[in-house]
Amino acid sequence: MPAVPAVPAAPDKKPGSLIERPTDDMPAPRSADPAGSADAADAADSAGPAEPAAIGITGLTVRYGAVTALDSLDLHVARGETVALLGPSGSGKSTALKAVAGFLRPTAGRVTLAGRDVTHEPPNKRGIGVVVQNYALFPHMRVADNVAFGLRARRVPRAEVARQVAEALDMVGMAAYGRRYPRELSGGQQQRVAIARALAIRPPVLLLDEPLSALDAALRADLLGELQQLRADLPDVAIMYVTHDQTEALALADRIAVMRDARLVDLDVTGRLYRRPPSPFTAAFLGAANLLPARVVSDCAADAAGTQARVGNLTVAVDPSRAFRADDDALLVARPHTLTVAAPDAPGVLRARLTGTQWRGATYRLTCLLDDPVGTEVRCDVSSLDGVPSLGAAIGIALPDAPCVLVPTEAGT
Ligand SMILES: Nc1ncnc2c1ncn2[C@@H]1O[C@H](COP(=O)(O)OP(=O)(O)OP(=O)(O)O)[C@@H](O)[C@H]1O
Repeated sequence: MPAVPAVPAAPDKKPGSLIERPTDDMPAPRSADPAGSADAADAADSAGPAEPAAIGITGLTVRYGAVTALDSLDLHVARGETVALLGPSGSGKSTALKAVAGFLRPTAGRVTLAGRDVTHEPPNKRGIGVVVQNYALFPHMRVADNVAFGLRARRVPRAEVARQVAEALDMVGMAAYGRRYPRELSGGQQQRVAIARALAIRPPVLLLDEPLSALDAALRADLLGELQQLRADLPDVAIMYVTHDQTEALALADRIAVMRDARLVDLDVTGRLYRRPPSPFTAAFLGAANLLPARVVSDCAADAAGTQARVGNLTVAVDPSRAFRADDDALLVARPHTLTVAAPDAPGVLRARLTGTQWRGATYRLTCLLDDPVGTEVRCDVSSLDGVPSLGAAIGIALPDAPCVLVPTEAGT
């Protein structure tokens, strides 16, 4: 049985625009480049006094008996901003999205949309567009009727419905498919229709829950590109995008909220979170970084230049993500593609032993064990096997020129 799509109340429409603006008092913060600036983060962190957040989540908690599915989530999404909720299975991402959509009632906390408290409103009063992973189209309705569903429910005049349906289908490249039934479409096409249906009601807020996960890899990549285009076409829409796939989060999100065990663990602008992860969990989850055991040489402040740590057989310059004391245990964040291979006796390299190689097409993944007391595993991606010794042989691993980020150990977070 397909889920019932969100049917909006009748908000003020802005003629000629696909999207309603909650308020025009202040331009929405939006970074042109998610990989980019801290400025965007600072702008996005506060929606500003003149404009309440498009999505406001405060202390949101959802419990099922003894299971806490979501624990005190605080998150604000500005108009025009995309925030990805990223985390492993069971971390509470979908629960957060369902609570914002109104599909479940939180145990505690508040949800506001453009400042309006909707915590106790049913889904069809919230005016939100929702897309879930398995399309959830009505099988007995043609594509155009599926897309028109929310508009008809809000009694939009017939001619206007036709125009808005055509516009929404056009946005997702499905203008020619209005008379088909969902069963006559591929999975990717069905998901495009589901997106058109969510957009047809011109929502100021769009919630996407793993919208690409039911598609095969090639289609996923295509549709990801189309979502990026759609994002650009909808500059005023606030988007919450639930995914466990870091590629989607990196490609689409202005900011990423990393979830773990029902809690928000880290939240920052996409580029900064990737480059300077504050915790070992985020470093490993976002970019599959190696976490090399390190010991801080002397007291240092966060970001302090000149900080050093001992790693394996080396003492290296590091970029501390927070203040550390001398002799603190910490972890050095080293992404596999930033490491290079050298002779084991070359100066300034980590000594290790090669234990595996795996051809991945564009790169080879080398697995090595560091010459340290615990034999830490290090993954290293190289473009060729030139200079790589045979399995079991000693190998040198060179760190990147720029200091690697130093994060606390799990125990220290
Ligand atoms: N109806 C329910 N009854 C009991 N527990 C639930 C219910 N729905 C979710 N949970 C539990 O709440 C936790 C969070 O679930 P949620 O679906 O939000 O995770 P998720 O991060 O979206 O995972 P996935 O990526 O697998 O969808 C999980 O431990 C899950 O088992």
